[in-house]
Amino acid sequence: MSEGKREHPRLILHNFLSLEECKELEFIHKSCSTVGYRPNVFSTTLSHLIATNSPHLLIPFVSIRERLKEKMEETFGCEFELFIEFTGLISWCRGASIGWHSDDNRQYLKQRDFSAVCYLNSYGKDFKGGLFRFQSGEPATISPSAGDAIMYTADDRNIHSVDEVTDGERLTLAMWFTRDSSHDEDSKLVSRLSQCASHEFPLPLPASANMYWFCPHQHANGFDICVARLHLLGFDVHSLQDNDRSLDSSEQLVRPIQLAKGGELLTREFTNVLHALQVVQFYHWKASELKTSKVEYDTVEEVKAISQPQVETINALNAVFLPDKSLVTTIFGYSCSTGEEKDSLNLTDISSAMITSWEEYTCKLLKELLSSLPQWKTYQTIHKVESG
Ligand SMILES: O=C(O)CCC(=O)C(=O)O
Ligand SMILES: [Fe+2]
Repeated sequence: MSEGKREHPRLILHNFLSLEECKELEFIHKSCSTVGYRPNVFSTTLSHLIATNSPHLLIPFVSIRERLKEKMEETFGCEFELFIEFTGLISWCRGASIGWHSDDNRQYLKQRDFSAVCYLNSYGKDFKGGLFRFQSGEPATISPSAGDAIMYTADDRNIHSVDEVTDGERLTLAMWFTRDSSHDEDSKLVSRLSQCASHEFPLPLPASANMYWFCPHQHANGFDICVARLHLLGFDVHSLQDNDRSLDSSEQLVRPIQLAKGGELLTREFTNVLHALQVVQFYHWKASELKTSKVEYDTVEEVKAISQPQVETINALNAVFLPDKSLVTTIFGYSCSTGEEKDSLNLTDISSAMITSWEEYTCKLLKELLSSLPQWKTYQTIHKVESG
């Protein structure tokens, strides 16, 4: 290593992830995230995916984690020494930032030896602000670009910051690595998976409502991030329990719901809001592919005009879960693309063919999870298991 590299051990990798990998992780984050640990930050951890009955969504992380760990060990000369301490998808929305710090700067973070951040979307194209800066050494500034990754030591040789995001949603995969086996994330995840992974089709199960409730500092109104993400793609939620007055409004989202858009209602019922969100985000991810493959839609039975009482139910739900729609656009929206996203998906597209495609994707991941789990248990690590 040259003198400069020894003082500030770090590595920048361009196109470490493929754009398809970035899109898949974005789909997972936009369907599963919760409010995060800092203002205007949202996160999806692997243990949260397990806890909300979506353990199959760990599969897209497996080879990425493995590649990052190998690259980290090779770069910093610590082959076979590292354990992954934490893996999470983090999004930084308008107003989010972090000042100068090293990643091991708290007593409870001392086990962290190395950090990796993979950028899943791009500065300028998807968000503004959010540049990453190292306090000293080269490169000094990193402009996030989808697929790029940075690796650095978690100590004070790599003090860094993130500029405030001023528009859009900046998305990353953040990972920390440790030499201390007692902080190994894999063994904890494997033991949770052993308790919960089943052969049943995994329908998402929402966590407690407060984990989805975003309330900006000093702001009276907040919103539910699942309803908000549906709203950003132009969908409203219709509850099927509006006659049951005994229900607390927060319970409406964990029971069957329908989706509405532009004066029409999809008759299909989703088990809960997370189920609807996962299907809609899947479609958003796959929209171009599915449209070009010209699936024949059987929409006659599936979409009906909205009735007045249904409009009232939708408005009542919005009053509780999205009292300030402009706040949603402020936090999650990107002014350079406003409107486009909303118009890109039709209600009729969320039809049988599309839902079948989401179910096939889910089943494929579940199958891979179930066939990998015995080996994961044996070795207490999450790694790629060749099938067949
Ligand atoms: O997102 C980034 O670029 C870095 C985030 C960071 O510094 C942190 O979470 O500690
Ligand atoms: Fe950091």
